[in-house]
Amino acid sequence: MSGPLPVVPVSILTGFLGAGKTTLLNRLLRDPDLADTAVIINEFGDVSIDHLLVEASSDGVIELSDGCLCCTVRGELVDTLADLVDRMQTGRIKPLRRVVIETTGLADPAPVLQSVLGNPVIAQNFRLDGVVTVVDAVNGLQTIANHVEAAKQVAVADRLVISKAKLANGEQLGALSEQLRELNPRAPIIDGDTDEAARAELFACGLYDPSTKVADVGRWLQDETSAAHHHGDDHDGHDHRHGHHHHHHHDVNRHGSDIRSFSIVHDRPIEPMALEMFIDLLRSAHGEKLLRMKAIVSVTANPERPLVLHGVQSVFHAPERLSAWPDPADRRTRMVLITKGLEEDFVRDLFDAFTGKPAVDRPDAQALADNPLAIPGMTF
Ligand SMILES: Nc1nc2c(ncn2[C@@H]2O[C@H](COP(=O)(O)OP(=O)(O)OP(=O)(O)O)[C@@H](O)[C@H]2O)c(=O)[nH]1
Repeated sequence: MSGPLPVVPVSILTGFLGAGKTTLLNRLLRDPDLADTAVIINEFGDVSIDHLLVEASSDGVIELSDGCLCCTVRGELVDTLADLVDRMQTGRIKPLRRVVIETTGLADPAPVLQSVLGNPVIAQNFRLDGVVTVVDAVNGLQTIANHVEAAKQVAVADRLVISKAKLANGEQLGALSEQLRELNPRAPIIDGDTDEAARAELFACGLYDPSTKVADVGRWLQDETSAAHHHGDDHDGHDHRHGHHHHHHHDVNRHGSDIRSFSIVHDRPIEPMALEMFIDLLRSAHGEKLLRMKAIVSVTANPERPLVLHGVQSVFHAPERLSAWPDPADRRTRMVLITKGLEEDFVRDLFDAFTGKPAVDRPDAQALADNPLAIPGMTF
């Protein structure tokens, strides 16, 4: 009997129909660092051909039958992942170093992310490592304007890869980059023709790596910090507002969406109960509007060891406690939220209400301590 299997990172590769996902994947799979990667490809339509196009070894490719990954074959995705665990446990396949799920171009990525994060058995064996979204340089702008799924795919990405850049002119590329920045101020934008887009590191964008923990958090915090630099702090000594939503105001209809990306920064450690209440309310009442949330949180119970929270809509990964702060000089709580139809000010006021900023309707400490709504598994 061997011990428990290592937790396998899962990458989501998404992008609209024909954006160039399979092409990118084929290049990536030539990197020896992506050996022992299982690729799960879902199909839309009766005839499955994508698995023929992916040049991985045939037993590494798991193809879902027809239907959209995010709806009709959602159960099947979970089954497929469970089957991989079974095959690893029984030694029928080598331990996997990574799983890549290529979604159908029409998929709303949030339910796909949910099925990885939200299933307790799956969450024991896999961790979401990040979302890579491919955007077509020529059609991308139009696609984002016309299809909300495409806008969401961009908004939740950890890395954005622009494909077919050689087919586009400078003006098209400039307009597309601007649009991508509006929807997602943080994710690095990578030219798909460069080596950077063809190496395994493209996928390594996770919130944390259970073995090293600190390093990966440092990476996404760095993304966050660089985005925040463009925006003013309010220097009130407690919170710093790095709102990005003003970007959306000048031409909301251009992408026809109300997707917001913003961050909350807080200087003092937070009471665990207050944090729990905040997250609980946000996810239970507004879960479907919360496309994604990542947070590193200083809690009063043990401020030396921050918590990492990671959520997609109403589903939150079990909180992870890091062994130390990625940057000991900066121990502020930082939350990055991507919302659709949920205003930054609303979320911020809610956060303030639970973290002790003076407000008329703030719940008192006793009410927080007697929280009848405590979520199983969400204790900090
Ligand atoms: N010139 C050029 N063509 C590309 C590039 N990336 C993809 N293509 C072409 O675009 C078409 C679609 O590419 P795929 O990789 O199949 O796109 P996909 O996103 O997997 O498509 P679906 O699975 O149908 O959603 C193919 O004809 C590719 O050869 C690129 O960077 N440059």
